[in-house]
Formats: sequence, C-alpha cells, structure tokens
Amino acid sequence: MNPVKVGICGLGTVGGGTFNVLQRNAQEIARRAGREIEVAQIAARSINPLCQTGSTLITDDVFEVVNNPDIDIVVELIGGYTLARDLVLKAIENGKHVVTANKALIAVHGNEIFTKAEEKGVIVAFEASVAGGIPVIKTIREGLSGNRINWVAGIINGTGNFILTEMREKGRAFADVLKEAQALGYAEADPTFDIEGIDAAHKLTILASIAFGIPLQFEKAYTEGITKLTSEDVLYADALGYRIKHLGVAKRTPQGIELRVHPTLIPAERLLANVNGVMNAVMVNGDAVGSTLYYGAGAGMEATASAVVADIVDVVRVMTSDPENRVPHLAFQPSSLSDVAVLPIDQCETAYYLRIQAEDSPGVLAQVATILSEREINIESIMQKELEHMDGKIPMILLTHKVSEAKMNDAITALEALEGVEGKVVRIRVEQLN
Ligand SMILES: NC(=O)C1=CN([C@@H]2O[C@H](COP(=O)(O)OP(=O)(O)OC[C@H]3O[C@@H](n4cnc5c(N)ncnc54)[C@H](O)[C@@H]3O)[C@@H](O)[C@H]2O)C=CC1
Ligand SMILES: N[C@@H](CC=O)C(=O)O
Ligand code: NA
Repeated sequence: MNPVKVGICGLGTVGGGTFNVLQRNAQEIARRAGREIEVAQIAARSINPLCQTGSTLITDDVFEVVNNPDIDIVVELIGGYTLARDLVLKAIENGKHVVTANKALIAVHGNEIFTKAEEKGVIVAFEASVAGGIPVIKTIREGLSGNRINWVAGIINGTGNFILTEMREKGRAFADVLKEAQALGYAEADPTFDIEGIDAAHKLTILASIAFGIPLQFEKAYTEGITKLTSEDVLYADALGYRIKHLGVAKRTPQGIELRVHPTLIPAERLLANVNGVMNAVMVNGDAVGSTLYYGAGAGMEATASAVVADIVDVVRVMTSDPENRVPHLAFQPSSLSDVAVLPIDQCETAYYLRIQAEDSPGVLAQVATILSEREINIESIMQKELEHMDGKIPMILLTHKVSEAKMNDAITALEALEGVEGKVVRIRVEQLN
C-alpha cells in the first residue's frame, strides 16, 4: 500500500519534534498504523535547529500544503487564531484530515471547525492541545465514556508550573524563569498567555466540553494568572500545609458548570500539589471510576510530538472508516451536546485563603470575625505568624469554609473598609481535591 502523505505546517518546537519522531520511529509507527507515513511537504518560515528535515520539500506558504492534492493529513503547528483557522478550514474544505496542537484555535473556533469537519466527513484531532504529551483527551473521550464526569482539575500550563516551582524551590525571580521557559520552547509565542492563565483557560475550555458534552465556550471561562502571586503567600501556604498551584477547574454543580482558572491552595500531601517543573497533571472524577490522575510533560519538543504523532496514527487507522462510526470530536454526538449553563465566577463556590494586613489588636480580629459571620462565612483557621524578613508586620491569615464568590467579594469590600485594615486583602481560592 502507498504511504499516507502528511503535510506539516510549522516546524518550530512542536513541528520539529513531530518531524523527528516520525523519522526516528518510522518502523514502529508503520507497524502500529498499518501504513507507512511519509512527510511529503512542510511549510514553515523558520526551522527549529534540532530538526533534521533532509530533502523534504519546504515552502513558506502554508496554503501550498493545504492545496496539495497529494496530501492526506495536514498537521497545523504554526499556532495563533487567524492563519491557523484559515488553513484548517481550507484543509477541511479540501477533504483533508487535520491534526493540530493549537488549543487557542480549538477553544475559540472549535465549534465552527468541528461542524465543518463533520459536514465533510473528516477528522480534526487535537490531543497535543491539552497537557502536551499526556493523552488526556483520548482518556476522557474514550477511556471514561461510561462515566458521568463530576469534575476535572489540572495543572495544565507547563510554563506557569515551571515558574512557580523554580521560584518556590530555588528562590529565583519570575522574569528570569520565564526567560528560561521561553528558551526551552515551553512558552507560547506571546508568553502572557501562559502567565495570565489564558493558555490554561483554552485547555480547560476543551476539557470541559469533552467531559460534560457542552459546546466550547472559552469566553465564559474565568481566568486569573500567576503574576500577582507573592513569595509571602507561597510561604504562608507552606506553613498552613498547602502548596499554591495554578489550576484549571471544571466542575458540575446543580446550578451549572464552574469553569475557572486561578492560583489555588492544595493540601501539600495531594499528588497534584507535588507536580513540579514543566510537568502537568489532570485529575478527572467520574461517578463510576472515582478520582483518576494523569501525569506527564505538558510542553516541550518531543513530549508534545508524542501526542501529535499518536493523533496521526489514529487518523491513519480510521480514515477509511464510516465517519458516523468515529469517536465524536467533542466526545458526545454533535446533536447531543447540552446547553447547561456555564456559571459566572460570582456564582462559583470555593473555600478561601485570605491575607489581611491588620493592626495587631483584638478589636480588629473581632471586627473581621463579625464581617465574615454576618455573611455566613465560616472560618476554618486563623494564623498570625511572623515569617523571616517580615519586619514585624504580621498579617492575619484566614482559611474559610466554602462560600460563593459573590459573598466573599462583599466580605472583602467590608474588610478593606475597616480602619484597622491596611491596603488590599489578598484572596486565593482553596481546593481539597478529594
Ligand atoms: N511549545 C510547546 O511545548 C507546545 C506548543 N503547543 C502548540 O503548538 C503550536 C506550535 O507551537 P510551537 O512549536 O511552540 O511554536 P514555534 O514558534 O516554535 O513554531 C512555529 C512554527 O510555525 C511557523 N510559522 C509561524 N507563522 C507562519 C506563517 N505565517 N507561515 C509559515 N510558517 C509559519 C514558524 O516558522 C515555526 O516553524 C502552538 O499552537 C502552540 O500553542 C502545544 C503544546 C505544547
Ligand atoms: N505554553 C504551553 C505549551 C503547551 O501547551 C505550556 O507552557 O503549557
Ligand atoms: Na494531550
């Protein structure tokens, strides 16, 4: 049988890794796919120096690949929303299958792309778009298809986790670690996507869709990054027996679906709290299986290529099958997606860590306690402990029980208005993950 012809658009970190893995493991991959896979054409403006492209045909025009009648599968690895969308839609129109690592594209334009793909009977595979090399999309979509999924919570940005780990363990400066993450190829073209939580929100949007059977709704995700975290809070969290991780949480509640990305205190003994560096981990809780955890490299050249190549193999295995019998793009049959509401953040409920810079007098503590109890916010614990280098200014650290964000916002406004409270109250959400 003739080889399946693949055209790769983008030959940077992920494209370069994909090319190398396809060459190095060509025989193993062909034994698995049942056909040889040939990279017949590449479009790229720059080539990762670690990629050995040899004599493969290279152009800088992605549409040459997309319109090349010999190509069966287009692999989109250029990133971004605009050109990537145009080229993917054109590839679909031309009847080609698509593999992409582009979470921004899927989270924002996925509904349109999958509708077009279903009309044309082609596959758009996107395993590398969430948690890099961890096959978490396949796991939720296929391995957990017997479950009603209750929640998904994960560390899904490698750059952010790398930064938090290096800052906590080695005391390194934020900007310095970010530069290293960029040099290692982990960061997005615009690294504010990583540090402001946008990349994690793209990925969480995708996870929520395949977990709950809802359309992609990136615009409804609550997004908070790691740029406002201070070493003080990291140290207080440690002292309380917690770690701060940047988490994406998608949770089914009786009122609707919570979809939120933010720094989170997690009990230090949880496996997720011990996921460090560029590693990612996703916990999925299903009604039948209980809690499950998937761990691995969330970014990087070959780890991400592992997921891209697995998608190519999947496509090769099923490309001649009846489209009706394939695994649906968003796990649920397109006609069975549900319109259950995604909740605004003020209707979400979590426990909280609060750091209040208060005058050290019993009167202030009583006022703080009154403000919280008037809003039915129960205090789990209070700590007033001086850490090193704090010049005797000891904040009040509170852990609360679960409460709605709306009530907590109201309480924080009242706390900040107290005469004995200085400046802003720091609030970080807490998840027990059990
Ligand atoms: N770097 C990583 O670890 C991961 C990246 N991703 C996603 O993979 C995609 C690619 O990311 P990277 O490989 O890191 O990016 P990169 O910046 O290393 O590579 C991009 C490639 O696309 C080419 N390109 C960009 N615009 C082009 C244009 N207009 N015409 C022709 N070629 C063009 C560049 O020349 C380069 O070869 C993005 O969607 C990213 O979000 C997903 C998982 C992990
Ligand atoms: N920039 C992303 C790359 C993988 O998706 C990350 O750091 O996780
Ligand atoms: Na993945």
